[in-house]
Amino acid sequence: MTEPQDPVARAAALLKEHRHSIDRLDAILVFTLAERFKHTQAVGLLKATHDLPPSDPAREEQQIARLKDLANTADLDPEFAEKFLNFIIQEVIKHHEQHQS
Ligand SMILES: C=C(O[C@@H]1C=C(C(=O)O)C=C[C@H]1O)C(=O)O
Repeated sequence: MTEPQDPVARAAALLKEHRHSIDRLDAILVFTLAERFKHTQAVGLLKATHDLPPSDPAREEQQIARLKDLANTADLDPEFAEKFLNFIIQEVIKHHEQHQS
């Protein structure tokens, strides 16, 4: 396929390609999160039926350290990675509290 020569058309084509990739990656994020929540829901049930607390701060600390390490390797802002994981974990803990009530 021939590349458009006009800079405006070229920019439009590049924008379209990037947005296509972004849409695919967003879909991966949604499916990945849904899969993660399936496992955390199962953990929530286990905790509720075995009298275990909804949150596990020691485990969270390990996960945050691991994720920040991975973020550095992946050239992603580690502070953002930490905030993002904390946001998800808070939602999981809410679910676990609901299992217990
Ligand atoms: C899923 C768990 O429950 C909570 C949620 C976590 C998570 O979403 O990764 C981690 C620790 C817990 O505070 C767990 O204990 O493994």
